[in-house]
Amino acid sequence: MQIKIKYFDEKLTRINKIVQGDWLDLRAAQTIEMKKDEFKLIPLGVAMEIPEGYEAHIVPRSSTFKNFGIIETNSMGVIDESYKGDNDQWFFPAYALRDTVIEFNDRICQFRIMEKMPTVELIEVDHLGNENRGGLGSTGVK
Ligand SMILES: O=c1ccn([C@H]2C[C@H](O)[C@@H](COP(=O)(O)OP(=O)(O)OP(=O)(O)O)O2)c(=O)[nH]1
Repeated sequence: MQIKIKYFDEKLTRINKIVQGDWLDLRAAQTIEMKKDEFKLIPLGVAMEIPEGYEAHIVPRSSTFKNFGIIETNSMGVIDESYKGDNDQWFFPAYALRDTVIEFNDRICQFRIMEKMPTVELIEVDHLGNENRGGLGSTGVK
């Protein structure tokens, strides 16, 4: 499968190591300084044409909080198939839990493509007709 990618900065390191099944790392396309409790959209310096029927999911790298003290405010970014224009640059919405600096080209997150879910029809009913499973934590901890 091929994905068209446009880079917004010629100095940004290209994504070249593609191993089947591995998520692909993305880099900050600007040096970003953040104060504790600040929110910023970090540009990732790329736009892509995701293949038809797919979307992309972005999550932080596991080491991102340890390295930079930031979390992804939407927990997981969803890149819609339609987000494929020349100016549709991907971004990482970041919240800083301490003063921090993310340098240009730092690898801060990773993505993969996923098949879009099928078209669903929601059918309203009064009863689902199934046993209740029990709520949050009802299966205990052991
Ligand atoms: O972490 C993210 C999340 C989204 N996007 C881009 C791709 C996505 O297709 C677009 C819109 O995202 P979403 O639909 O989640 O945002 P919204 O808040 O619902 O806004 P919109 O009105 O644009 O749909 O923004 C990113 O670059 N990074």
